[in-house]
Amino acid sequence: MATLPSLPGAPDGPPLPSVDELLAGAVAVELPMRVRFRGTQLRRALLLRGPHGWAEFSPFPEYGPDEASRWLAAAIEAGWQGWPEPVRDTVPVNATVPAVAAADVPAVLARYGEVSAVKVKVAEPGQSVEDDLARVAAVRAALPEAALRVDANAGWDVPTATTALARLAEHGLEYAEQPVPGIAPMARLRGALAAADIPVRLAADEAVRKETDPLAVAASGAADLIVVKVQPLGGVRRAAAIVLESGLDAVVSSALDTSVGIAGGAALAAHLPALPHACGLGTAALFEADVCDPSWRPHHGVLPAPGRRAPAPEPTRLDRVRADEAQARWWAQRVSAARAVLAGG
Ligand SMILES: O=C(O)CCC(=O)C1=CC=C[C@@H](O)[C@@H]1C(=O)O
Ligand SMILES: [Mg+2]
Repeated sequence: MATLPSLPGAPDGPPLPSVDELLAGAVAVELPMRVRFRGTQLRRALLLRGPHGWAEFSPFPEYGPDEASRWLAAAIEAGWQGWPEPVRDTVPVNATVPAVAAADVPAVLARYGEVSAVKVKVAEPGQSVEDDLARVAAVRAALPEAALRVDANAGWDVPTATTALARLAEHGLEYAEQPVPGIAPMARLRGALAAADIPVRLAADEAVRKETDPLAVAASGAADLIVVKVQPLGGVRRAAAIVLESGLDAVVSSALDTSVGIAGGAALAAHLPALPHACGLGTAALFEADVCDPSWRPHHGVLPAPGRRAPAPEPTRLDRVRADEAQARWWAQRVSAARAVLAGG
């Protein structure tokens, strides 16, 4: 594996705060969502307060300590070190359309206002390619000029992806994100699309953030672009190094974070030397309530770059979404287990 910045706790990495330091000032929150996304209607997160500012630790509930340790590394960077310097003041973002019925598309788009790009979820369990086509057609009808991407979250196999993308391509696709699981099937699909003259580029998401080696997908030529997310990749510096090392164009996206974590995505997008695509960082618009005031959501299709630290939560908003004691204890155990992984080097 190429040399990436070391994680906190590694011999040559930044210092690793103690569990007590990490949890002093931590607040567990749960944000209600306007529409079901990633199978949930409630996003749970732990906000940490380090000497440098606020930080977010929000690995999804099913993630174990190994995977969560990279999310904790990202929080330690935000709260105990600070983000690297930005090279731009704003970052363009896409609207994200969950796997809603085609009739609901205009209402979802209305929450984003003006945008130049839209990402549409497809291949939702229990839905068909016809549902996907209807949803994408509704987006295209509403925004004839927008760059349109689809994200299948690895929900297809290679033959299904080939036929689905051939049909979806008629609406004009900028790229398809993680149509099939894993690196080898992505490579096979890329070959099948080229052989059949189907003009759809492939972006790797899960094949970057869930593989032991986040650069394997680039090295194997399985994708045209990579999707990078700050928490799953261990922080802004590490995600930026992955982008540079991969040699591919990158799309910075959210992990469905609160405004505190989204600001980390904006810090990465603002720090990268090149930003050729709109970022998937508009997801604060999917929450009914958020922790910051204003929430870190797009206006006129762009997000502000946050500078070197996250925005502080607003106390009244924080109180409204504060989770109960049992959840705070569950988060404390997860922090401790993830920290133990980092301490192991
Ligand atoms: O990229 C976007 O437009 C929004 C972010 C997004 O789609 C995701 C955020 C968090 C978890 C993932 O299931 C999902 C994704 O797969 O990219
Ligand atoms: Mg994705």
